[in-house]
Amino acid sequence: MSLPVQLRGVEICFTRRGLPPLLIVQGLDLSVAAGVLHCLAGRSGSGKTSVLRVAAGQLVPRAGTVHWSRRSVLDVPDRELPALRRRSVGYLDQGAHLLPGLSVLENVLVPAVPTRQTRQLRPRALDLLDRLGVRQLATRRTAGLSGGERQRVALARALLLSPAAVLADEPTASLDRTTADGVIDLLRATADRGTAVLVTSHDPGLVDAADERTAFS
Ligand SMILES: Nc1ncnc2c1ncn2[C@@H]1O[C@H](COP(=O)(O)OP(=O)(O)OP(=O)(O)O)[C@@H](O)[C@H]1O
Repeated sequence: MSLPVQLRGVEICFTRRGLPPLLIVQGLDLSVAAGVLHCLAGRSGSGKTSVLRVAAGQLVPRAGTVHWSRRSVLDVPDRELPALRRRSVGYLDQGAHLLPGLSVLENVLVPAVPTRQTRQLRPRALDLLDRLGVRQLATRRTAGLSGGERQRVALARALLLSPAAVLADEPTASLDRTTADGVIDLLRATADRGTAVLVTSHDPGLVDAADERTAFS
């Protein structure tokens, strides 16, 4: 079985000045196979985002291992990590950060810049924007976009290169029910085509659509 994301024995602990260390998870094993939509659920502050950041190679755990397919992420030299990340995982963070000087379409195409594939991937970028209901914003600058629009543009960017795994932090958080259901359909279809999809969510619609769930308390 292909395992695009695999965490073993992960421990996350934040040290805080003047306060005791904050232990978030200990001994966490989590695997997301190709073709599976897996949801991290649980109350606010329980550690879902922190686990997703570890899975995305954004946060180094205090203990444990993280693999993308067979590569041990924590052993990859810093200079190789951006290219490996680009190929292996598409990541949507909670802030849905976009580059302010670029249009919506240019933002979606950013992951294609290092390999000079922007022209080739333009139709896919437009198709993703279309499927997420924001195709009409393609030429707009990102400054005036709503939170929900930014989130969908950032999701299109995460999906652009068809990575083996897509990791998305609360991908339906700022959306009305109908728009959220469109995002869930796209994530479901992405998993059904063989991608490993790992999301955090409080949204019952997304929790229900998942094949597997890990609950945090
Ligand atoms: N860099 C950090 N330094 C210190 N504490 C942190 C850091 N990042 C997160 N925390 C704390 O760790 C705990 C878990 O945070 P996390 O964002 O992972 O939770 P969550 O389940 O995703 O919450 P939410 O559903 O509200 O997004 C919280 O108490 C948070 O304040």
